[in-house]
Amino acid sequence: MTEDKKVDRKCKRFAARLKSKGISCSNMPGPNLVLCNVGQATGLVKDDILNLCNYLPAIKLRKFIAEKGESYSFLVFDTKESASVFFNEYNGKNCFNNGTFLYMCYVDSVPDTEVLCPYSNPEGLLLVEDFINIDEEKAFVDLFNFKETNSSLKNRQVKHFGYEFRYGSNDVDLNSPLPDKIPKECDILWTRLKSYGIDLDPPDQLTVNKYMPGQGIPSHVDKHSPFGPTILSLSLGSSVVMDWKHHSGKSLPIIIPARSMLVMQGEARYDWQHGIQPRTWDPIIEYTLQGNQRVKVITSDTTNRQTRISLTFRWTRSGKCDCPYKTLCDASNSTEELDDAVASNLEELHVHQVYERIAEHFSSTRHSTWPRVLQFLRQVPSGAVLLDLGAGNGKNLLHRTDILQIAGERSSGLLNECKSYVGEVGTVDCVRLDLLQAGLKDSCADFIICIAVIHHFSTQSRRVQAVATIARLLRPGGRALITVWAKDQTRSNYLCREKDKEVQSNSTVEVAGLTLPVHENRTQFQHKDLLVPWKLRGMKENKLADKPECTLLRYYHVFEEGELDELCELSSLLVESSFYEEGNWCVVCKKI
Ligand SMILES: O=C(O)CCC(=O)C(=O)O
Ligand SMILES: [Fe+2]
Ligand SMILES: [Zn+2]
Repeated sequence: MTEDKKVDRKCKRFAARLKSKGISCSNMPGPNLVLCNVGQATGLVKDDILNLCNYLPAIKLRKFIAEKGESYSFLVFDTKESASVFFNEYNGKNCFNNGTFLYMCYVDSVPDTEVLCPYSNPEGLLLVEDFINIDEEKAFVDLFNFKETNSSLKNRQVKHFGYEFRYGSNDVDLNSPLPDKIPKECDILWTRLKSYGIDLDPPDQLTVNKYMPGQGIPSHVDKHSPFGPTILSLSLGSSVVMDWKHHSGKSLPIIIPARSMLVMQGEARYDWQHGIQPRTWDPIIEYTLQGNQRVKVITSDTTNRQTRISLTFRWTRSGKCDCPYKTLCDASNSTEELDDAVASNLEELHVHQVYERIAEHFSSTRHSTWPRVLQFLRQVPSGAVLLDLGAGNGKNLLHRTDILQIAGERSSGLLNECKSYVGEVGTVDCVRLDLLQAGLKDSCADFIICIAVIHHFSTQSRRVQAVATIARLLRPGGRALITVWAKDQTRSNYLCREKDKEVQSNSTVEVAGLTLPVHENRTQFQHKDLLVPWKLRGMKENKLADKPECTLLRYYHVFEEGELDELCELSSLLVESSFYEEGNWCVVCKKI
């Protein structure tokens, strides 16, 4: 077989494979080519392709399209003559230094990768281009281009001045200012901003971000309560596309050039999220008219990023944010003001109904008794009455016949799980029971455990009532062990191993007229009242199904240190010991 025929056959095989991806190759020469075996997924370097074109000066390439994750790419030439010059020169040839033979076909059409989006910027966003000149940029780069930092995130390097930005809680500790204040070289910035009508006192906190090409920052809003109404970002070294997202669904990419100053106030500061995608390139964005509206065109052409350093200046503050933008505001999603009927409805939807649905799956994941619970249970003397309030599947019930155990559980699904387990245990009564309406007699128990329950009540008054029930059911002198989830997870294994894992998103759900944040599993809690996803898996022959069926959201109020102790004291329970174990606050208390 001749060489040409071999190449031809190879191309036909590629064409058949591409057809299954909806790409139809053509025998008729036209201006478009598909490169069958080079694409983003093959580690393609766009410049290598452009170089091939540059060797053929008579041809003109309009567009190069490499879709994410694909092993092919497209070339769009100005004419079919240009395309055929390229085709005849390179098809089936060893074109790259790494020995790759390039195979290509003509195609009728290429994917439409151009995306239109509105021209306007978020309200309150001001981008001042050329805010500093090249000499000033160089001076700032020299000042801040650190080699080593104390904190290095996965995505970029950071350094702080004035106050350290704490990545778990996304705030600062006002009680521990840093010895390094914002360098005085920055003072020209506030003076200059005045000439743009922005009159500010000097900020007191600076985060320097250094991004290598390929690095970025997850989409976020700078937390409201710890910082004031203006955030500044000065860009050095490289332009970048910053993506802006509004909770209404609006999404805007904005080119942030080097030497520009970004001023975020109003909606842009409080109601939009911003982020930078971790990639080595950015799309080139052009402008066009659609009707009489100016719109942005995100083209499939790209530019390569360079190292970028940004200076984010903030003004620290204390107290709860009082902005009028509620969706992303950390101060607005507290359930504290809810009236009781609404709180009860929230718990019905996001606690009770969820446990009913996940009972079997939940139970299959809960087996071991925590060490401190075991320690408490072991000291229960013979003949005692022990109440387990919120017993779940009964995993904390002891294999003891010398005490009377009563397992109380609100969820009938879990109570069934508990009943089938209890058969193995000994003398246990299982009762359906709601902590706010417990029908049991006063002072009926010598000992009570209430493990991971109280955090499901959504207002302080309901939590007080729940703990008051524990106090009522205990006989004088009786003891209880109560545990709840702690807001601080930094001392537990719950967090992702990666230190300072950044929060990826700020998703929220409207419930009971409130905007509740949805927690991202294995990250530090950002809020006190939140929804925690449970990925529900079905069961097949006593084994978990491979794929989650759906995600359900459980409501939690996570506790600060001392908060549980306070609840106990409100119910005249004497706190004998109080400790932190595996992400939980725990107390042992005694009824007086
Ligand atoms: O790099 C930037 O310009 C943005 C940095 C940022 O958003 C932040 O530090 O909060
Ligand atoms: Fe930010
Ligand atoms: Zn706010």
